[in-house]
Amino acid sequence: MGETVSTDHGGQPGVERVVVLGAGLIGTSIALALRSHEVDVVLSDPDPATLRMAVDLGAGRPLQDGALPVPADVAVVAAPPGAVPEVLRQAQDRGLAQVYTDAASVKAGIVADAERLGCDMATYVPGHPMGGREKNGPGAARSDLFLGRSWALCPTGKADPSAIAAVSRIARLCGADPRVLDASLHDRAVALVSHAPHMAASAVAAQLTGGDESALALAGQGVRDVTRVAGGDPGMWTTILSHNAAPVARVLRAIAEDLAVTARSLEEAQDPDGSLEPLREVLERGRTGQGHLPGKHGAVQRPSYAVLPVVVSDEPGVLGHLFAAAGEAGVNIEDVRIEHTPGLPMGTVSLSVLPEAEDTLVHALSEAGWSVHPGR
Ligand SMILES: NC(=O)c1ccc[n+]([C@@H]2O[C@H](COP(=O)([O-])OP(=O)(O)OC[C@H]3O[C@@H](n4cnc5c(N)ncnc54)[C@H](O)[C@@H]3O)[C@@H](O)[C@H]2O)c1
Ligand SMILES: O=C(O)C(=O)C[C@]1(C(=O)O)C=C[C@@H](O)C=C1
Repeated sequence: MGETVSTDHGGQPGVERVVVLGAGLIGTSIALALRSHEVDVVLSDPDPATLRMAVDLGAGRPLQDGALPVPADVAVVAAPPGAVPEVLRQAQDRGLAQVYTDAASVKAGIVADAERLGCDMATYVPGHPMGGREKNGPGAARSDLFLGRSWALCPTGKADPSAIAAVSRIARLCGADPRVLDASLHDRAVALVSHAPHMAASAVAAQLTGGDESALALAGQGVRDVTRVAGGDPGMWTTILSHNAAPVARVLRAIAEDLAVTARSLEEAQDPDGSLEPLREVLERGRTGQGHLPGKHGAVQRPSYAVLPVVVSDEPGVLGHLFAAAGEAGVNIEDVRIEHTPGLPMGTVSLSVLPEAEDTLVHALSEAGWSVHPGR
């Protein structure tokens, strides 16, 4: 193994060709990030329309006849968690790569299944990039999805060190920080920081189905922040949560207990011996816990864009005109967010641009009569 992994400048394991099996959100995002470093990426997906879109996005070239004349440096299995062990086994049988990894959100069960299926654990380094979105498919992919994020690696004791080095290199090329930890430890950690929070967000969002139009019209950014991830695919998340059942259930029980204490505190607040202290204690602990999250103090290295809010009327074609005006000013829109409060004829389009382009855009849009609000 040691001799078969090529090296790049500085003795780092080189990664020149990568196969990505599963060209959805994560597979295509990894592929786009690798393409931006000139890595030759070969893609496959059982869904031809998905594969075509990923190829059209520039994420790589399609795998022909399920085989490569020369094994790639690394194969990344970016399929749904339940499919990973079987896809890995087939890829190893076909000799697609020298080293294999996956991106599944759960690890211990997948590692056990891979061992049971007789996968070669020396060349397999289970992985989990801690970046994602609440959308699926290649259309939602972004090359910067993993910038500044952790990327968990959970090799078994049988993994070859050069395989771990090659998969770490993939994580770094995607702008992430590889962290090696045991699969069970990983699953307990993500139960706390990803899986239980996802379920809690879904439970909050589920309450919104009972909200009438006048209540929903008042929705601001708070509820959107708290529920964003609830937009994820229920099928995928059922698989993820069921593969990490006991650790997630433990965290959810603790959250439920805090919520029950809070509700009781509110219900009994008017009683002579009632107290808001239990509620306050949860709020205090919540604020402390939120402050414990890393990245808050500038550790994340995403490019910082200037965000320019533009108030627009809610009518057909308005976005096209706005983008055309930015284009005429020679300004590239890096990202865009649209806030539209139901029932109101106006909305806010927040244009993200490179900081050095902000003044040009403000000037051009103001001159053209757009309602621009820099610094808001
Ligand atoms: N969505 C996230 O935020 C996120 C973040 C990190 C990791 N992950 C993990 O990444 C993996 C992919 O998730 P996604 O969000 O990209 O989902 P997705 O639905 O966007 O993509 C999954 C792709 O896998 C393909 N696929 C299905 N069966 C396959 C098979 N047998 N072989 C090859 N491809 C197959 C599907 O056609 C689809 O294109 C999952 O294991 C998930 O747990 C997801
Ligand atoms: O940011 C999001 O939308 C995500 O859901 C990303 C997120 C997370 O919980 O952080 C979700 C699941 C993945 O397995 C990894 C990352």
